[in-house]
Amino acid sequence: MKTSIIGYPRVGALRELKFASEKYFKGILPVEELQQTASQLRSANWKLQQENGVDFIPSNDFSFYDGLLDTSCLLGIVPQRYEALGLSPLETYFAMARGYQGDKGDVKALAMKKWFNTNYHYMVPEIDDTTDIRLTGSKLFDEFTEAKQLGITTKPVLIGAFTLLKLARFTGSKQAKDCVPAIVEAYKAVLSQLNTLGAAWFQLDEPALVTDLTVEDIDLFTELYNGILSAKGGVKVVAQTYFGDIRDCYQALQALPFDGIGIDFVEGKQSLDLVRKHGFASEKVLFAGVLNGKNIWKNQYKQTVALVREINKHADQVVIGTSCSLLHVPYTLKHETKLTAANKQYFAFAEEKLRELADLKLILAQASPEASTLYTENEKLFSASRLTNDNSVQKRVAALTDADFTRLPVFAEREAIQKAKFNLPLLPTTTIGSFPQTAEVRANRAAFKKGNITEEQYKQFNFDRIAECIAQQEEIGIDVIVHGEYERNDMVEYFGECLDGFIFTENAWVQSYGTRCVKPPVVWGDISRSKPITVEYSAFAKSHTNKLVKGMLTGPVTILNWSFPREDISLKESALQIGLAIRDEVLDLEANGIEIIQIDEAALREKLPLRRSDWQCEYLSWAIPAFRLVHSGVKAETQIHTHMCYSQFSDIIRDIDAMDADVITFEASRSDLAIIDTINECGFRTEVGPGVYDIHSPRIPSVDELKQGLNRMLDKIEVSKLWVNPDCGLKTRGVTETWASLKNLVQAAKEIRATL
Ligand SMILES: CN1c2c(nc(N)[nH]c2=O)NC[C@@H]1CNc1ccc(C(=O)N[C@@H](CCC(=O)N[C@@H](CCC(=O)N[C@@H](CCC(=O)O)C(=O)O)C(=O)O)C(=O)O)cc1
Ligand SMILES: N[C@@H](CCS)C(=O)O
Ligand SMILES: [Zn+2]
Repeated sequence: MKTSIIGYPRVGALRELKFASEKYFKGILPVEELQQTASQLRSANWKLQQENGVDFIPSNDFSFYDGLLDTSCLLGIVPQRYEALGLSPLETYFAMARGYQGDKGDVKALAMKKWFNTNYHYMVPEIDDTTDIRLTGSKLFDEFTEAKQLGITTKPVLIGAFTLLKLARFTGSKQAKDCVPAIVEAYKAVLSQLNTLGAAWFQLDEPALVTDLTVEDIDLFTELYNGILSAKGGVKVVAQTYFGDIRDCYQALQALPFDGIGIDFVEGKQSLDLVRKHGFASEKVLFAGVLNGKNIWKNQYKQTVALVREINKHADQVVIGTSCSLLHVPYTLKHETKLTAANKQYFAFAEEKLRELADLKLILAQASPEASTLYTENEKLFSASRLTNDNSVQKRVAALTDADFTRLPVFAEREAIQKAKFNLPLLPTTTIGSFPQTAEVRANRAAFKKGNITEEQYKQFNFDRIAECIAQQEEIGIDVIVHGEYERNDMVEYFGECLDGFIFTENAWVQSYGTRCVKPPVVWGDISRSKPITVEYSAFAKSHTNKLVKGMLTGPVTILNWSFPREDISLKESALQIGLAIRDEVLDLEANGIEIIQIDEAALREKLPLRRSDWQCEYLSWAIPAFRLVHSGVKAETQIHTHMCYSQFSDIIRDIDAMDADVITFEASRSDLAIIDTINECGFRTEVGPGVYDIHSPRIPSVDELKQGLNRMLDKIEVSKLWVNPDCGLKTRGVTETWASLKNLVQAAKEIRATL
């Protein structure tokens, strides 16, 4: 049995690419050295896979920023405004990724969106009527050749034509179907060149196939591939799907002349049934995703062997592999010096997953797999208890009743009480919580972690920053003040570190977008809070101002979605446990005089199932109550805010209202305020703060521009319900632009107030 990898992480085990890229952006690393770092990382990845006996090793899974952006650049999908800068190809690429401000012009970055149900973000391809789609780049071929020169024949990988068109933004009159002829020709040209280079296999990633498809979608897919596959020549083509099953197009895929189909048997609930029911074409290879590509837990060989046996009954040629690219897991356990051996023995990051695939290959080659030592050792691990239980937590969850999920009095009554108590002006101004995490703020934390400064010194530094931040918020006239979140490395990792039941790593970084990475904590056992987490920072902030201070927490769904979850209990159970822990924190903040508390649910939509039919039963039915549990115990006069970003909200707007927060702030400026229409149409009762400017850019919005945005909002939203705030937290922004932008925001709110 052969093994295949769909894609491998690329930031480097110690984030070498991130550091090199950021130095290059600052102009302190020559491009040649950046390229050299990239080349070393690629070569290390290929060699590691080779050493682990991987038969289908991917190339072109490397990216300086994002794989979909690479695909756009390969196929000439580069909007004119970037071409017009007259930069080098790599500089143009980074201008599309990050925006450009310099001698050659001033352009914003392409839009960025969440990659399916992951915490990875892609750059949205932008196609207008002048876009000349054709093969213009060479990265795919260069990296194939680079690996070949190392003696490794790889399987080049590219995002497929269907997924590319489904995720693209069409800014002119052309739609996806109008682009079919050009796209087909471009992919045919890719195949022709791969033939010339002697590639044996070519992987086209088509994750969009696991979403709900219409008849038109399937027609589009079929039309695209009838065209593209006519140029296969000697190259075998695999349509690689992941993140779910392909129930809507299983037979369409079988009917097309693909040489292989990649199917996810981990997240694909119906994958096995589809294969059982319809069989699998004997001339095609089934690339079976049987090893979880998203989790960090060791594979249970017993289950996987049984699964592969079952798949083998229905397909003649099976290759086993990961369920998706390993991009979504950290590199290796090798650099984890603080995890105990007892913890580590349960984990498999990317490198360890390669070992697991090699084990499975060996085990499956045995006449009686169950007798092999690799198999029995693995069984021994899984039959022992991990000792993760905390009975008091479990009892607390079991004792929850409907009343614990219901805040009283009802929204309208609370709203009146809070308006009378707070006496805020119309269009109150606030921010989302974090202020710039400057090099000094991070260096202070790094010094504390390394033991170079005491806890007292560490905290004092943060208290000083809070005091400064409050003074500046007061000076520019922000109505509801925050402390700035200086004590947090990340809005989720921080809470993971402060709660019992989580464990955390030193180097288990996962790329979130571009050079930005996150280090998700691991849910190890039952979760509880042994002591207050944020109270001293919020109380300190309150003691420094007469203005209202907003306490700042992360909600249970986001903590869970941005952690590596347990798999021995349900997500619902973990969410309720976290919900109870955060509820205790909410009540402590309230008891310490914090009258407004924001509970961020930035990632609420992230794990919404990709298929609409699963939304309620599998997710929203527990995710929304988990949030309600957190705040149902507060007094009527305590105002609960929540915040969401990076998401589409329209299709779950009623569920968002049902979270029963008093105020919600969310990302809106990049989606051209589309959400406002939805709010207007659906009778949304929660007060709202749609972001009036994009915090992902260093650009300073002018007062006029902000007023225009606010006036557009006022056309659709009652003035008594509208808050004024940026899109999201300011942690990635520079100090100067932050205060300049906020000053303009306050000025815009004041000028509009004066006209009301
Ligand atoms: C809102 N977003 C978030 C997502 N997921 C999360 N888990 N958290 C989020 O906030 N998903 C959607 C978006 C994605 N957005 C971002 C935005 C910004 C980052 C980011 O800045 N990441 C940082 C790492 C953050 C962090 O943990 N920093 C540590 C420092 C770690 C470090 O690099 N230390 C250095 C030494 C530092 C020094 O000496 O100054 C070292 O170890 O070498 C901290 O603050 O303590 C990044 O750099 O990528 C991510 C997602
Ligand atoms: N309170 C967080 C939310 C980010 S989504 C912040 O301001 O960074
Ligand atoms: Zn946000």
